Amino acid sequence: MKNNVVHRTDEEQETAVLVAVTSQKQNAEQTAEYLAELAFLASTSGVVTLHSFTQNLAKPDNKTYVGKGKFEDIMAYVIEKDVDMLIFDDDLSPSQVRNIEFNIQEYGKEVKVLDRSLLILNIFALRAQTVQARTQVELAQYQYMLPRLTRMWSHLSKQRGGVGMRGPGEKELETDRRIANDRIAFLKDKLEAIDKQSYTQRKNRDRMVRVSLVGYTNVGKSTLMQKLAKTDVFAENKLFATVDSTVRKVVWEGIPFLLTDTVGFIRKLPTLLIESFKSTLDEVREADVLLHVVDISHPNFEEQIEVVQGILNEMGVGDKPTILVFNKIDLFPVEDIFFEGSEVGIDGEVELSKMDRVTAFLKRTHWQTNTPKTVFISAEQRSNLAELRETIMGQLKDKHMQIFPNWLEGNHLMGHSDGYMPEGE
Ligand SMILES: Nc1nc2c(ncn2[C@@H]2O[C@H](COP(=O)(O)OP(=O)(O)OP(=O)(O)O)[C@@H](O)[C@H]2O)c(=O)[nH]1
Ligand SMILES: [Mg+2]
Repeated sequence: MKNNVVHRTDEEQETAVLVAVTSQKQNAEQTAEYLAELAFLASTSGVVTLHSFTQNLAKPDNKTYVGKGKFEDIMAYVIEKDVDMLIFDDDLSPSQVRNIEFNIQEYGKEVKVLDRSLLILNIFALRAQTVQARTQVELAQYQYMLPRLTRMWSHLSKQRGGVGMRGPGEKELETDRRIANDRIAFLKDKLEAIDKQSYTQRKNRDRMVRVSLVGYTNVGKSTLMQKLAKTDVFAENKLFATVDSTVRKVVWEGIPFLLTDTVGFIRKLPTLLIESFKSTLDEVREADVLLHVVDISHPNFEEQIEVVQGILNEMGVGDKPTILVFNKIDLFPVEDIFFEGSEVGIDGEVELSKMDRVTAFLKRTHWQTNTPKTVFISAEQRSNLAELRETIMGQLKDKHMQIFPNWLEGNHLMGHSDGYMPEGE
């Protein structure tokens, strides 16, 4: 179902300029990569990126993120092209937002100021389908907004009557803060009630092995879920296609298990979002096995693995049994492959398929490890899914035996005394 995607004509589409800083912590190459991701985030929320500006600084400026001269260049462009918003690649502090907005006012043009977190929050708000996800996003939005209201309030109270300043007065802002705080309290209560309900639901489900798909956004988790569980799950080439988690019961070789698709992770994921999505992420926390899906065609996939591993560690699940699933091998550049051995079969005729060659190559690289177990697949082309399935089965059987120690005996009665199970579903 793609009905939650906003389609607009070019004329109606909002436009943006992106701003990033190359610093001691972030080299030019990284900045370029982050900007590409930021532009992808912008387009996911229906915004067209016209240009990006970067500045080399020891670290982002405390007051205005970039220096004065750079800011003037940016604004000259914004005025010329009638740009709707500035999107900053790093999170802006409340005072940076305030200073930047104050500077913009001198140009007499309405320009929205966003940072990476706010953009991600907007996308989540657009995508959230269930009451739980919507509540979680709204809570994160209010929590993001609150300190900005507070600082702005203290700033405005000093600045009142200043030229061109048209903000709410002291009273109104106090009221706003009170409303925001009330709403936060209400949303927290609501989430707690939903949590209780879903906890009970989870407890009432049959005790089954739980397998959870995790990974960076857009790596192909939902696509793989579709192929493994033969279900229709919303997948598309946009960031955060999945915000709610989806659970499906799958039965393989007589073993039932629950397969969960989850929200994708991203670098600089707002902590507020991780916190408010705690209960969605409980699916991951309660999983017996994780399938960590990686997009091997992405230029930065190794960094993405680290980002995901970092978030999993933060969640306290970094040491769960994990299968590393390298996806999209169909996009792996075959011309880069030095192919040892024969491409020709014993009969001198059969050529190995492109996918077999890529797989053979990848299995000789350092990415091939046994702990965690590694599989190279293409979910879309269904390549090596049998091998993945076998690897998952290995873990499944172990876990299933822990839950149902008499399982093999039961099987024995059914005539499979050696624990061997016939192929097929
Ligand atoms: N070429 C290629 N594309 C793939 C493969 N698997 C998935 N894709 C594409 O990658 C894009 C993202 O796939 P999704 O399944 O939505 O990815 P996801 O990890 O669920 O993404 P989020 O829910 O946004 O975190 C889609 O355009 C898929 O068609 C693959 O094996 N090969
Ligand atoms: Mg998805």
